[in-house]
Amino acid sequence: MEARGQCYQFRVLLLGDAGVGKTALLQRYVAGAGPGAEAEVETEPTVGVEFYSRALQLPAGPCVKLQLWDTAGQERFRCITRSFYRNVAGVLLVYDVTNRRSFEHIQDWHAEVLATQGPKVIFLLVGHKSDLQSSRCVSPQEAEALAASLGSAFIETSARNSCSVELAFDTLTDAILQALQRGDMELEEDWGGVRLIHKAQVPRSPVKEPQHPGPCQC
Ligand SMILES: Nc1nc2c(ncn2[C@@H]2O[C@H](COP(=O)(O)OP(=O)(O)OP(=O)(O)O)[C@@H](O)[C@H]2O)c(=O)[nH]1
Repeated sequence: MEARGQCYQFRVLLLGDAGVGKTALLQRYVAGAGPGAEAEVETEPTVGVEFYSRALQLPAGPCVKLQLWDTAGQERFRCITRSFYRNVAGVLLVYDVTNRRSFEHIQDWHAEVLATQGPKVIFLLVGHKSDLQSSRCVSPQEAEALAASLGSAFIETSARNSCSVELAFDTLTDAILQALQRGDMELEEDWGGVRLIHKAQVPRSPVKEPQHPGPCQC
């Protein structure tokens, strides 16, 4: 899988309505599980697209650098964010478990990406703000059914208490790797979703331990 001195780079996009918590989720993930990980994440509405990255050394696999693109959910930025759909290997489709409309819009976000990208992209459905149990208005069962219809996995997360944040990104990364191993996804010159880069270009970050899906204890 991994050429000597080289590392995979996967481009991943976060999509979803304004205010669902995409920036908070991403900032929590990029901060990692180290010191300060429990500190409150403060966000502002995203303008256009913002970029983050995190490197992973998977225990049983290659080194992967995730290039993470955070998009604005507001409609007025849509023509900018659309221009980023083409070059991604993975998309987190994020809704807020306390905001039913954001859940109902997931199919629109999914269709928009497919219309631009074709079938190559791997999706993960993310129900965010799982800490707000008392105001929940989307059940995990409904979301599971939607994920099945979209052919994706489903995970609930919270940036507030870090619940399943690492698991969400690990799951998407594994799914992209598996697609590469099966030959469903290929390295292509004119497509930047997956690239081989030199290890020297990868920032140092902690070795990640595998996480096992299971009920969230938050
Ligand atoms: N309770 C709770 N609130 C959250 C969580 N994640 C984000 N928020 C709050 O939700 C609001 C919106 O968060 P953002 O991360 O800016 O949302 P966004 O989806 O990036 O918004 P746009 O950039 O406008 O598309 C902020 O007030 C966050 O503090 C979470 O896990 N739990």
